[in-house]
Amino acid sequence: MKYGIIGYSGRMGQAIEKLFSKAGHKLVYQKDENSEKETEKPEVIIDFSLKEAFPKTVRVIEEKKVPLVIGTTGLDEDDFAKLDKLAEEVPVIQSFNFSIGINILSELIKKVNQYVDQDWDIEISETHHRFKKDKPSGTAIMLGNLLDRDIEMHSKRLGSEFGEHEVDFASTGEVLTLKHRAYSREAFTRGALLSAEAILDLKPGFYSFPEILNN
Ligand SMILES: NC(=O)C1=CN([C@@H]2O[C@H](COP(=O)(O)OP(=O)(O)OC[C@H]3O[C@@H](n4cnc5c(N)ncnc54)[C@H](OP(=O)(O)O)[C@@H]3O)[C@@H](O)[C@H]2O)C=CC1
Ligand SMILES: O=C(O)C1=N[C@H](C(=O)O)C[C@H](O)C1
Repeated sequence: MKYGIIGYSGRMGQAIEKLFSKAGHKLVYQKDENSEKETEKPEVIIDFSLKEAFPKTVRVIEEKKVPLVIGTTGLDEDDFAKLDKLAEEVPVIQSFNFSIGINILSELIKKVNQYVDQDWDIEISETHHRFKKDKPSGTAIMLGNLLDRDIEMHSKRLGSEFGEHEVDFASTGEVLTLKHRAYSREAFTRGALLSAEAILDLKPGFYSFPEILNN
């Protein structure tokens, strides 16, 4: 496939290029904060950039009318409304976490939540590398949204941690902990690759990563 990356020079952009080229795909479009290069029209664009870049991403997709896989975090309700609008024209796959493990964790959280009553405390902790700008992580927000109450979140930014998320369910006398840790960015780029390959067969619409995984 011919693909483009928004956030090309970033940590995720570089990891995506590495995996996609290993899979035989051709990079034809790349965009960073102050640069843009196109050699051919892409069939799909992958966006792992920053919230500040989002208005530009919307413009690029509107102009090119190509499918979008987006993993950028920090997006708010207005941004999601814009993604919904784009999805009327092209397929859009969005997730704050493209790893398989976090999507399994999501199912486990929903299950555990069925067994605990309001007497149980639930808190989410996440740790990421020192360069990560948003806090709490998109994943922590996504996991918190699976629960039926406001959740206390704790964030650490240190070293080169790729991404660790922990959910504690505690009552007086016991604690149940669910935890996921990414060993490398490949945890996320594999899901992005799966999504980019799948999106070519999709009709316009907004799709979550679990919808892609379960098909
Ligand atoms: N959903 C998921 O599974 C995952 C999501 N993420 C998310 O991916 C995003 C990128 O992470 P990471 O690669 O570590 O971040 P980096 O800071 O390493 O890279 C950010 C990239 O975005 C570009 N950028 C910044 N501002 C703009 C702008 N205004 N217009 C266009 N491009 C811009 C930067 O360009 P320049 O170099 O020119 O500044 C750079 O290429 C984050 O939102 C992160 O949370 C990360 C991992 C997994
Ligand atoms: O910035 C990162 O690195 C990551 N960001 C995502 C998030 O905010 O949840 C996903 C992953 O944890 C890595």
